[in-house]
Amino acid sequence: MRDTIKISEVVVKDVRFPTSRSLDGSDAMNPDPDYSAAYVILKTDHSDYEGHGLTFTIGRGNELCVAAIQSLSPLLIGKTLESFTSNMGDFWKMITGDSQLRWLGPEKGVIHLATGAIVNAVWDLYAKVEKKPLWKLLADMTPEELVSCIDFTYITDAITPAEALAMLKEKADSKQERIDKLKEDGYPAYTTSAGWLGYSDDKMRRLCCEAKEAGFDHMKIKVGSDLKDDMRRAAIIREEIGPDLRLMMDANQKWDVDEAIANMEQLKKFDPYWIEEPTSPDDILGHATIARAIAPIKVATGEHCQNRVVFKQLMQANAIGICQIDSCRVGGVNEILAILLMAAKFNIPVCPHAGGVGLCEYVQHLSMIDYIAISGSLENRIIEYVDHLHEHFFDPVVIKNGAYMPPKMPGYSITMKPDSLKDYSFPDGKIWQEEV
Ligand SMILES: C[C@H](O)[C@@H](O)[C@@H](O)[C@H](O)C(=O)O
Ligand SMILES: [Mg+2]
Repeated sequence: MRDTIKISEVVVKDVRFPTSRSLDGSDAMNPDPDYSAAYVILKTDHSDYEGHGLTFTIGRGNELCVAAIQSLSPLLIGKTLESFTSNMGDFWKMITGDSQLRWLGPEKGVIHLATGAIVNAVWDLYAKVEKKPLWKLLADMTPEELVSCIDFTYITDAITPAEALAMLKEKADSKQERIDKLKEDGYPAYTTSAGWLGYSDDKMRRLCCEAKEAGFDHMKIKVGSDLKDDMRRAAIIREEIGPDLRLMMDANQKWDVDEAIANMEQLKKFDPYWIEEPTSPDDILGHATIARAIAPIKVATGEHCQNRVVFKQLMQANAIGICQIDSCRVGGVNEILAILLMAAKFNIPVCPHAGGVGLCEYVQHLSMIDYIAISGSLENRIIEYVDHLHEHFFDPVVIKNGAYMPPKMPGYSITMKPDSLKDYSFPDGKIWQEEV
């Protein structure tokens, strides 16, 4: 039996990377993101163990997430890890259900981004103490244990605990086969690195070639600026990647519903596999209208989908063909499990949103548990990959032949190097001081 581990302190840091200088990550809605993290460290009374987590923002306002994490911190301090892990579902309800903080959401916006950081830090600590990478910690849980991590409040009209249990039991006996396959071939990925909106045509062409050589057979470009420009860039990419590779498009919420339909009518000649975030992330019926009008092109969304309830409605309304979970937009691992189960029930492939800072490190675990224990399928499932900022992590993603290889180190792969935390700390870090 391991010792009891008590959370003694919650340290929160504002860390920002000046990615806007090179226009990495630029899109039609967000032309100059500075990839940032509201970063949390759970210190414990055991010097060997710390839990790390982050929530992702694109710069200004990161300080609001830091403050929200600080507001949630008293819910953790002085408690033992075991008091949480003995019933992870209750732990999650405790964090999201504080009788006064809940008013700030509920379960959306800054307070929910903060929840994502805190909840993920607890899972990171749990996995480190169990000496397993997070995906393996989850894979080793029984169906009953996995179900007990989930708050089914507001989603029982789509999936009940009993249904979830039956689904997980059906996959339980064959988990090891899928673990073996992941260790052999990895989990397929697609790249967005070539198609940022601010990149020049030449840079786009060069990055397309490099991505093809690295084994990627799916690529995503940004659209949603001027339609003529979108058409020109799509033509260039198609020319570079040829007719066989899959091309995805991402409008980052730029269009109204009718505009999305009209623009896709033009862009369909480049054979897009999906259009991502065609309109407001809150417009469920709008997504459904677009999906009906542009089929068989799929509608994808999720990076701004605030919680499991909105995902549920998108699925119930046949509004999405691809579910793009985001590891820290919703309330961390527990809520992700609920969304993965609903997606499996509605037979909608999950292709997580990644990139940013640390999102690739996070979501690989989530897609892997989806494959191992929940959907059991890789069909039409790919994880986003973006080639930025991995050097700041202790356990960065490993991509081989266009696929994510299963992480081996204990934890949730999100621990940043101390020098990175220091140098990029905002506004006092070396990098930000240099600019002034
Ligand atoms: C501002 C960001 O880079 C977004 O453009 C990015 O998250 C994007 O929507 C994506 O799908 O990767
Ligand atoms: Mg996107």
